Amino acid sequence: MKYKALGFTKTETKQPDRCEFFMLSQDELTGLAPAPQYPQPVATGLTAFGSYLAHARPIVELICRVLAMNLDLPPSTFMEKQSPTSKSGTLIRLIKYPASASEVDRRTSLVNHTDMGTITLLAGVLGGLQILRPPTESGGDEVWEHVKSEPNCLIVNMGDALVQWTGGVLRSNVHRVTYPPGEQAAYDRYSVAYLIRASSDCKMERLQGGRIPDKEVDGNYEDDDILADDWERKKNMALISGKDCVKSTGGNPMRGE
Ligand SMILES: O=C(O)CCC(=O)C(=O)O
Ligand SMILES: [Fe+2]
Repeated sequence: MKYKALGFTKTETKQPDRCEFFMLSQDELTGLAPAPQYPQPVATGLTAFGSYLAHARPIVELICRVLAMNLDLPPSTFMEKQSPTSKSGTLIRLIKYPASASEVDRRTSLVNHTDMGTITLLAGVLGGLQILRPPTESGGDEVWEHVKSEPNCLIVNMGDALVQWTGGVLRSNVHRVTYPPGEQAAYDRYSVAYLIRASSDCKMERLQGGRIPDKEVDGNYEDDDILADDWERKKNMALISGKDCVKSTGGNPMRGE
């Protein structure tokens, strides 16, 4: 388990972020890794997190099966790469964004990023999450657009691992969190993000078959020889060092399109 204090990372204006979070490792929650000493608020909710995982996994599985089937791949293709019984960096992030009561607090709370893993499930009540719409084909600008929370609904993000495995057919969208719109800005914002990562020893090589474009055709062999753990480390380092800037990747045509 890890904790990120308020203001530890920077936003696009180099100001401190406006969120704090606990990161609960799935491996630690399920016993694949030794359980840490949880702080009291987390310790008292441990059974709820077990139950959350039990409810969330079938949702992730359904999404992954549908994605694979639409790519003419065996339905279990993505699930085999992120089995909950193998070690991974999968985590539940419990996030608190303080209320944006004053004008100076009305700014980015969590900097723009793409999620690194496969699928993310987001649960929350207040607004503030925004996605960056890609430029239109006619040359229109990129625009930040609010994503509205709906009762009984989760928000689903696709992450960079799905882009990598599908040779850029699936897309990981750039998103950020800003202050909630209207009167909601006066309230603390809480969200729960379930960030699924590939199994640590899973190959990040592009898949073959189905509607996945052939590597030989586009000549892109990037990261073919890397395992998930090292791939995530490499991406993190590139971001921290400023070598890589956040961009939405994917959205390429499927094979035969
Ligand atoms: O709090 C949210 O709505 C988004 C959180 C998020 O993007 C993340 O944890 O990666
Ligand atoms: Fe995210």
